[in-house]
Amino acid sequence: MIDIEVLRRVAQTIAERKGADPSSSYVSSLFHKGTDAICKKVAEEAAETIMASKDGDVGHVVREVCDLWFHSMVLLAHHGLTVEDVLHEFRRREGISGIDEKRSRTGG
Ligand SMILES: N=c1c2ncn([C@@H]3O[C@H](COP(=O)(O)OP(=O)(O)OP(=O)(O)O)[C@@H](O)[C@H]3O)c2ncn1[C@@H]1O[C@H](COP(=O)(O)O)[C@@H](O)[C@H]1O
Repeated sequence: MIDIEVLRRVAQTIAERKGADPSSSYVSSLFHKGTDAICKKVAEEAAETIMASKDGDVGHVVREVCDLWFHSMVLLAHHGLTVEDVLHEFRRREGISGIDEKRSRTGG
């Protein structure tokens, strides 16, 4: 099994790209373009993930979800957030049924 450390390493590389030359780094070029460009890539990759799912090609699904996670990590870094913040949120939610959580919000 591949360990989740790869996410931390990629997140570290993304963070280091903040001050890098946009002509030599794709991540730096996204930071340079700003919020709209980063959000556009996240939306594109989400749409491509949906299309891959409809294709039924599982390898394609994996590649598109990887693109989606990667661009979401760029978005997190753009907001000064990290993979750790998302992992903490997963930990907080762990074991809480989505049905119970919704009921606690809506009272239904
Ligand atoms: N994981 C990735 C990663 N996944 C996807 N991509 C790039 O994301 C881009 C967008 O993907 P698309 O499928 O939309 O391709 P496209 O149509 O050519 O994209 P656009 O022209 O619309 O931007 C492509 O250029 C991919 O190469 C990535 N670029 C970088 N990384 C990681 O980020 C690190 C830093 O990258 P640099 O900043 O480029 O050094 C790398 O070492 C990797 O670990």
